[in-house]
Amino acid sequence: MRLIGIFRDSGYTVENLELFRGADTLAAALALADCEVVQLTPGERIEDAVRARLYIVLSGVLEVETDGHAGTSDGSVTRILPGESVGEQSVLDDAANLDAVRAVEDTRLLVIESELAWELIDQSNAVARNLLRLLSFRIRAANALLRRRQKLGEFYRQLSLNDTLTGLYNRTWLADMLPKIVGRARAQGSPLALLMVDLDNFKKFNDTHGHLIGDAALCAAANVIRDGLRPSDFAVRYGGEELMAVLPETTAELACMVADRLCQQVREAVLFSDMRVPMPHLTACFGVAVLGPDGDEMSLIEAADAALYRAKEAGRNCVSV
Ligand SMILES: Nc1nc2c(ncn2[C@@H]2O[C@H](COP(=O)(O)OP(=O)(O)OP(=O)(O)O)[C@@H](O)[C@H]2O)c(=O)[nH]1
Repeated sequence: MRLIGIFRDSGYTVENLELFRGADTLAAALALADCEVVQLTPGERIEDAVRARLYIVLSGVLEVETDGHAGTSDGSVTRILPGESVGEQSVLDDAANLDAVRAVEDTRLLVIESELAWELIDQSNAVARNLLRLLSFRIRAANALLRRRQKLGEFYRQLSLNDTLTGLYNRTWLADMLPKIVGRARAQGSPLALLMVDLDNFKKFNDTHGHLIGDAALCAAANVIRDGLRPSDFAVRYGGEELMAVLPETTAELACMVADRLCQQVREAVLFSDMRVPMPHLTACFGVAVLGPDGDEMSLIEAADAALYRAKEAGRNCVSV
C-alpha cells in the first residue's frame, strides 16, 4: 500500500462518494482535505488492517472475501466499487479486521481516520444517515448469506443421513435415531417393531442381470418398503442388499401383517419398464422382532436378524418372527 498524496491534491471530488450523498460537500471536502490517498496494486491487501479506519474507493475495485478473516469463507466475494467504502463497521465498533479485503486492479483509496469519521458523523446528519443505510444494506446481505448457508447446511445434513442409491435413511441415521426411538418407546410403554429385510439370492441376480439392473431392483425394493409404511415409520438401508423398517407403536401381530404385505409387494414389483426383456424375478425375506421389556436397540436388531435367518432357512420369499 503506497501513499501517493492527500485528498486535496488528488483531483477526486466528494460528490461521487456514497458516504457524502446529500451532505454539505464543501464542508466535507474541507474536512477531508488532508486525508491520505493510498494506492494498492492488484492482489494487494490493506496494510495495518487491524486499525479502525474508513477506506473509500476513489478508483479501481476492491474485493472482500466473505468471512475470510474468520476462516469460514465459502468462496463468495463482494466487490467494492468507486464511491463505496469499507471499514464503516470497524469505525463504529472499533474492531477492525480488513485483511480479507484486497485490490482487484490498481486501486486508489481515501483513508479516513476513525476520529475524523466520528467528527463527520457528529457534524452531518446526511453522513450519519448514509452510514446507517450502508450498514443496513450490509446486514441484509449478511442475513441473506446466513440463510443460504443454513439451507446448504440442512441439504448436506440430509445428504449425510440418506443413502445415495435408494434415498432411504442410512446407518448414520440409524445409529443416531434408533436409541432415541427405543428410549421413547420404553418411556411411553408403547410397542416398537423392527423388520429386517434381505433380498433373496441377490448375488445370483446381479450375476444374471448385471449390476445396474441389480441397483434398479434394490431401488424398487426400497421404494416398496418406503411407500408401504406409515408416515410415522422409518425405512433404512442397513447394508448392501439389507433394508430395515422401524415401526413405532406397532405390535408383533401388526408388524407381521405389514411384513406379509411388503413381501408380496416386493414379489410383484415392476423393476423397470423395458418390455423387450423378460422381467427379472425378485423376492425378499423379512425378519420381524419387537422390543422386549428389558430390550435395547442391539437386542432388537439381533432378534430381527435371527428371524431373518429363519426366513432364509425356511426357503426365502417369506416372513419369520
Ligand atoms: N447391484 C447391487 N448389488 C449389491 C449392492 N449391495 C450389495 N449388493 C450385492 O448383494 C449380494 C449379496 O449377496 P449375498 O450376501 O451372498 O446374499 P444373496 O446372494 O442375496 O443370498 P441370500 O441372502 O442368502 O438369499 C452381493 O453380490 C453384493 O454384491 C448394491 O448396492 N447394488
